[in-house]
Amino acid sequence: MADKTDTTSEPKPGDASRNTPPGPAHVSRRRLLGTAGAAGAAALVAGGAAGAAGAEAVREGPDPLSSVGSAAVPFHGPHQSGILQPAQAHAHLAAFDLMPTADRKAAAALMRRWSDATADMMDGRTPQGDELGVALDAGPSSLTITFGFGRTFFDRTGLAAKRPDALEPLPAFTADALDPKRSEGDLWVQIGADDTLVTFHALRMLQKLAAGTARMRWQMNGFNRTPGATEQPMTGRNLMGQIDGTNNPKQSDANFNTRIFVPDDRNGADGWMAGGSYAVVRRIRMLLDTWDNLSLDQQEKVIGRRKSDGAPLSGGQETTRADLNKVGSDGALAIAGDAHIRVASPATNRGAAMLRRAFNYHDGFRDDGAPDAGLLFVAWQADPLKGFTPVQRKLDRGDGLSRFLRHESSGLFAVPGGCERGEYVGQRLLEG
Ligand SMILES: C=CC1=C(C)c2cc3[nH]c(cc4nc(cc5[nH]c(cc1n2)c(C)c5CCC(=O)O)C(CCC(=O)O)=C4C)c(C)c3C=C
Ligand SMILES: [Fe+2]
Repeated sequence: MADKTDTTSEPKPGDASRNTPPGPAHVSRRRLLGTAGAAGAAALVAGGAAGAAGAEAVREGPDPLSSVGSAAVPFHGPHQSGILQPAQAHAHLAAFDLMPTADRKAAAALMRRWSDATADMMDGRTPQGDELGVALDAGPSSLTITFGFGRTFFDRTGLAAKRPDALEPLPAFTADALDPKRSEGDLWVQIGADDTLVTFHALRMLQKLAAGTARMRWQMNGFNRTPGATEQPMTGRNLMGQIDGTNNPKQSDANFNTRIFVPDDRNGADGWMAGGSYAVVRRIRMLLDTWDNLSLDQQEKVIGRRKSDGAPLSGGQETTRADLNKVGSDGALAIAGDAHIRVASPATNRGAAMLRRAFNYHDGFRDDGAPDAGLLFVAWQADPLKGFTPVQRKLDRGDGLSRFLRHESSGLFAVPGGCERGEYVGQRLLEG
């Protein structure tokens, strides 16, 4: 089984950190071929039956799960999973609305059922009553499931007095073309894993467990690069081809926790949010045909970073701090006045910062033939008024990238802290 303590460590480029190899219980045939290399494989083929028998001789049972399948993230802890772990290869984002008959007690029972099943699935166990069989052969595959409460949840459950001020609706932005049917919701669920059947299975389980209490309001599918697809671990790319996620706050930053998580000493109505975080979820369609018409030079100017390796246009490599004051030999700013990284930078937003943990999406093609594709943007912060909102206000006015984007749906959710064994997510709100 994977070393579970590894999985909440700092997201590293390429997500290698979550894939701890399984213990060497035995050498499988698949592994033997994989490590033997081309020459070894050729020898096995040339050896015919003898070679194959040689490989089989070391087999003592079925092939073990690969490192991808066996990697597991702990369910219990101070924060919910799916915030600090590197974004997985596959995701479902979904919102549920409580049925008119569902009260606070029914909502609490649902959170208990969801939490118990999540703890099982994240550990690779079959949840009670699960006869779906969809993910039977797979391990947990770094499954994380994150639960949040939308603004309307508090009215429906008689908990309006405990609704945090931070859940005030986001302001309208000029780039918004929001579809209310795919926005907001009473309950939000983020499911991520490195195997598609594992994410689908988790979604089906949650949907079944919600029967009679909550109905799905909207659902979106996202993806990132498959772990191990690149020669070196690296930061992922989005569908515009840019390396995306480089300048995220780091867990080693002194102010990381206070920027991303609600402090433990919070008193008052939202004391139940200690250890929690606020998720801003935006479906942002990319106008890819228009974008693709730009030259490489123009594309890099819009972002302020090189496309090939993500280095800032002020020089250096991907991890070099961008020098926003640098002027080139032509007298122009190296990073343009409307470059995305200048307008979004904490340095130009009085320190406003958020942890971006996004997934790409592609939902086929629109009537005009353009791809229906873009980013399921998920931003985490202790307070949206100190994170997403001021930054998006600024991007809305002066970001060169916004000409190529349409914000199509939006949600703001209070994501409570994690729970300990025997507890369920949201218990402090629902029973406090
Ligand atoms: C309101 C916040 C942000 C939205 C919305 C947003 C959308 C968005 N961004 C990209 C691509 C890139 N963003 C990059 C950096 C970056 N973006 C934001 C915020 C929002 N982006 C911040 C705070 C930063 C970091 C700025 C800095 O301090 O340097 C980058 C560069 C690489 C990186 O640091 O991640 C890219 C590329 C897209 C495509 C997009 C909407 C679809
Ligand atoms: Fe961005």
